[in-house]
Amino acid sequence: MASNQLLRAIGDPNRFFNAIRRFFSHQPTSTTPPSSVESSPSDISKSADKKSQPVSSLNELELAKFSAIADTWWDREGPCKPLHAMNPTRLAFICSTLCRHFRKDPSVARPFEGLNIVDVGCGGGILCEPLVRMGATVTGIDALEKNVKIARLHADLDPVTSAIEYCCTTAESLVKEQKMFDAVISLEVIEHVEDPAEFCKTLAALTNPGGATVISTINRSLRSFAIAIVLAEYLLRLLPKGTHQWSSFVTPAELELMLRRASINVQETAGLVYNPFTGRCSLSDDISVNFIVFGTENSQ
Ligand SMILES: C[S@@+](CC[C@H](N)C(=O)[O-])C[C@H]1O[C@@H](n2cnc3c(N)ncnc32)[C@H](O)[C@@H]1O
Ligand SMILES: [Mg+2]
Repeated sequence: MASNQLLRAIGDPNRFFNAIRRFFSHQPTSTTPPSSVESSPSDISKSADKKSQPVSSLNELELAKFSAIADTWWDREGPCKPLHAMNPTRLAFICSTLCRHFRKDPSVARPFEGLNIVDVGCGGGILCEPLVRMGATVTGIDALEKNVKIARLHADLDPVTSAIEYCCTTAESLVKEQKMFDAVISLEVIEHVEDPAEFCKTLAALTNPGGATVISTINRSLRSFAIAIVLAEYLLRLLPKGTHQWSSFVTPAELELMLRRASINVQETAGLVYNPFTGRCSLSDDISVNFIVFGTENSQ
């Protein structure tokens, strides 16, 4: 009987992976958020207003996970450790691609001078701060008010970063306000939104004609299940259990197609290889786990 169930589960990767996840977490179902990432409804009620959005990117279950860890954004040894470790590497990719596209000199101190950039799902501002230091005019938005408050407090510690504009809102709300940017960046967010294809269209609508879009996320592969979920969440406990749903990951080909349908042509894709044992991250051709894409708006 048990072997029949196992065979049926192996025939369906999602069921197979959920069975393994339940084994590690001792959870009855995979859709219930584990207690380590649960949050009170009052935290979630402070997220950007869902009802006013025609096509909302908000997934309240996903937002609850971020609400639970909101105080830890700037703790480099906490749940955001991998994001801090990946930051210099993803910035190197952003710097080289944006400088090439906008004909900026990457060797100067403020290469992004004159560029208007939005960081969608900015969290505590880990990316916004270096972007503003590199000369960009930066808007950071996040669906959770807690995150925006923490980002604001941290940015105000320094006169340069205090120029960042933070707002608790969604990308779709910015579209309704007819806001547009030279570059639209959204790192490690798409795997947490309600509808990734709609989200790509929204990011494209925020991108100026001829502008650029940068997205990073996690591939839906066997390796990402082993590394980003089993190793990172259950064995090394770098992230709270249940942070990621393997079935919500998108492959590089799927992301490229969703962006193409939104008039964004992917020009460059790179792997972000994070070694959880050394804490080091590097750019690589290996896109089997974390990857980052740079695309350009081509509606003209
Ligand atoms: C993994 S964190 C990434 C934070 C930041 N982009 C970084 O990489 O340092 C995902 C963030 O996206 C936010 N988020 C999730 N869904 C969102 C949505 N639909 N609109 C805006 N922000 C969202 C969460 O609140 C959280 O701060
Ligand atoms: Mg994620």
